[in-house]
Amino acid sequence: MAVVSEISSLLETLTTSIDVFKTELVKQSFIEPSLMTSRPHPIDDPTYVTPPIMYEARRLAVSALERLKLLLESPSEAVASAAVSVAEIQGLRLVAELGIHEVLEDASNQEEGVYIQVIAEKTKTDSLKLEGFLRLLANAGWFRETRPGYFANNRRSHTLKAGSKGYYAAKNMIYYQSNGVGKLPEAMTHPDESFRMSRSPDKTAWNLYAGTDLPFFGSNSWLQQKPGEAQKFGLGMGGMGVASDNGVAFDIPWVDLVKDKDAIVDVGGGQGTLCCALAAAHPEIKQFIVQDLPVTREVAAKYISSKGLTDRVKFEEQNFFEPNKLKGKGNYVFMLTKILHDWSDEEGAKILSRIRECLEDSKSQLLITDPIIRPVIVKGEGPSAKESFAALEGQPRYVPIEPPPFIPEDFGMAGRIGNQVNIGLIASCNAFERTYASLETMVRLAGMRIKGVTATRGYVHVAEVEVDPGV
Ligand SMILES: C[S@@+](CC[C@H](N)C(=O)[O-])C[C@H]1O[C@@H](n2cnc3c(N)ncnc32)[C@H](O)[C@@H]1O
Repeated sequence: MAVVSEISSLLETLTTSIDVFKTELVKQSFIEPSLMTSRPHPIDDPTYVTPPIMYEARRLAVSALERLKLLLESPSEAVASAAVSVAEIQGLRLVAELGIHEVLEDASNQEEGVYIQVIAEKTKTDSLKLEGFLRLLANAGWFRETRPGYFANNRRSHTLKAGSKGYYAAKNMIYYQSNGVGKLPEAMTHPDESFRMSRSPDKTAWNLYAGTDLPFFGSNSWLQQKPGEAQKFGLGMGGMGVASDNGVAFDIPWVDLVKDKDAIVDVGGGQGTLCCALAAAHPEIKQFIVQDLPVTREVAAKYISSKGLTDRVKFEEQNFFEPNKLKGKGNYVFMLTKILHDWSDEEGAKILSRIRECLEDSKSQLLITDPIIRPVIVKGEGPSAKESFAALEGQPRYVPIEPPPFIPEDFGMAGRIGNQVNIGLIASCNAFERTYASLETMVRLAGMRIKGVTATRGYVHVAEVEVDPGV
């Protein structure tokens, strides 16, 4: 058998996908993106919806690039860089907190940027320390250094615009993720075996970090008890929607789904980011209900009103372990988005059972939105990128392609966010993202079954779950 060069195969995948990507740019009359300017590119606008074939071309190109990087870089340099990579993550949180994006937007010449002394004065920080962070972040692609000591915005830094989803992901989610995950090695090697092996939500890395016996989530939890934390976490969670809301909004046939329903109900919907994204994407859908704990009401009301959607998106207090207020009161599309992954199979089944009660004897439906974790298997065979893109031509709906040779089953970055969130879940609540098999186990416990799973142009899947008549 002929020996296949991994580098050549990946390079072919890369050039094929870049060609498709560039063709799509031309079709949509966009110029090529550039790393040499402070101007945002239209495809980076959060409201821009990437056409299915272009999304897939980008996903594949990035995956091929990552694999090529792994083949080419020195493993020794990689481990040294990984050992100190926390600096980039904390740097992102810092620049979001300091509002560096806004300082750079105020530059008289945005292409030139702002001198570090001026940035430091405006943000009341030490200029040498801040310069260290901005230079590191410029090196990692988050800003540009246009001449020594001058920093300017670029494509990535625009995602940190104050008040945007990306801003809250960087500012708030990094706080929870890094503090919890930072304690995970200690929790997983804890001298007390009953703590080390515990799957209980009150014996977690977060409990070690926060010095609390309360679980992170729930109606009597650290988030609920500590003033301001539920709001801060809600904004951070909403922020993570930057990498999933568009896919959920445009890859599910919402308008068809609501035809014979009274509303879309987002159970545990937090501040209402997803409902607002759906409302903006589908003006013909008139009624959305965000259900969550009372402490979330204020932040949800503020967010919904900031989007001008108070007439269509309502907040309703609902503990999802208790009978649902909407039971027997109509037909709904219920959603559980990034909820079940916070809970064990047994607790998850209790949440599902409450919605099952609403599904029985009605036209209501239930959609579960979470990443579905896949193994990171890489095979040396598979359809070529060319064959896969040819099959996608003219396809209006998003259908993920099969991985070409040497591309991991989960396509690297797209699968990585789910795996990263998984570690955050282990740290904060001893819970896990699910595989298809473990999702099925929990759903069965609730007397339900998976009807189908839709992949989206984002890091989550949407599974429709129905009452199992055989149970
Ligand atoms: C991981 S967040 C997900 C929020 C939102 N669905 C999203 O995708 O951004 C979990 C949500 O569950 C809510 N929650 C936790 N326990 C709850 C309970 N017992 N009843 C209702 N909501 C609850 C929290 O307030 C929080 O908004």
